[in-house]
Amino acid sequence: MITVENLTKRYGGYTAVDDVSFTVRPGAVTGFLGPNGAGKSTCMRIVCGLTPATSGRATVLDRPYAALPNPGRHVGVLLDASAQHAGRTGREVLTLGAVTMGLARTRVEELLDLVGLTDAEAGRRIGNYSLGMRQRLGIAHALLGDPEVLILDEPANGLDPAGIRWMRTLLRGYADQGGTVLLSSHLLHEIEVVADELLVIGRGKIVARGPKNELMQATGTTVRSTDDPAFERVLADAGLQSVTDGDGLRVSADPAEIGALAARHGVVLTLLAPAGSAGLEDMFLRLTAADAREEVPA
Ligand SMILES: Nc1ncnc2c1ncn2[C@@H]1O[C@H](COP(=O)(O)OP(=O)(O)OP(=O)(O)O)[C@@H](O)[C@H]1O
Repeated sequence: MITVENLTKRYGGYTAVDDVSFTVRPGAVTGFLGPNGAGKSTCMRIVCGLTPATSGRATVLDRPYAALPNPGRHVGVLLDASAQHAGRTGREVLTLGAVTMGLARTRVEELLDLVGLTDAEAGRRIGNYSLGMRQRLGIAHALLGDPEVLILDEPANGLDPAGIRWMRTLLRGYADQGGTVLLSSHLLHEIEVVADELLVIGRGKIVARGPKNELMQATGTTVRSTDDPAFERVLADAGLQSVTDGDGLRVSADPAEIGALAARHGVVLTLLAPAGSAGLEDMFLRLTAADAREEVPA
């Protein structure tokens, strides 16, 4: 469990994190989403005791991170895959971690195997690693002490599609066994497949949170008919707002209500489905628009 209470971080006159509170529960993957500069890394750094908060409190397993005995045995952290010493080999980094945490050295080979770093790669200096290899090494380092909690900042950065799928499977298995996962990304698609819970941050404030399925249901329905302009009028007469998107009309009502309306008016529907991902993406872009670098069309 991770608990954040009224966390604020100011850099001079700039408020990077603004009175943020949330909990991250065990047995689930919590996706921490927000555009560039929204405050995700700052929150995670505060949780891990690397950046002092201006005010508020963060605990992991009911204690401030710094108060955890042998923290690597409880919390696996990957904040910046490139932060490792470039002159060390991957195997050296993991061995150092294992020794510091009091683990058997065999754990190093287990983890190299788990993250798919070959013997030759493990013996190469990190300065010569690709970003994807650094992420794999970072994930291995986070998992080394068999922790109950994982805090991963943009771990999918630099991973190829097979690597991203591998990581999702790994996190799913970890959470299903009772682990707590806080996983950040600025890309909804990267997170929505694996996350059970979503936490959306914009301009340092939490702008949406909740179980992914509930948030998805709340984003409406996509519908297509043999005559969309006519059906749009039917919807408007029923007081339902609709917007045109690439797949048809997006309507803020559930599929059963829209289907019944179409049946009453003899409209032939060719598509009737929860807006799902597209709706969630719209919501994400809308809620964080003030923080985004690009303008979001209304
Ligand atoms: N040490 C610092 N000094 C001054 N400003 C900082 C510092 N660290 C972060 N910031 C600012 O705080 C804001 C939040 O940054 P943060 O790195 O937490 O965002 P993020 O959501 O992780 O973004 P990204 O997706 O780009 O990694 C940004 O405007 C950033 O410039």
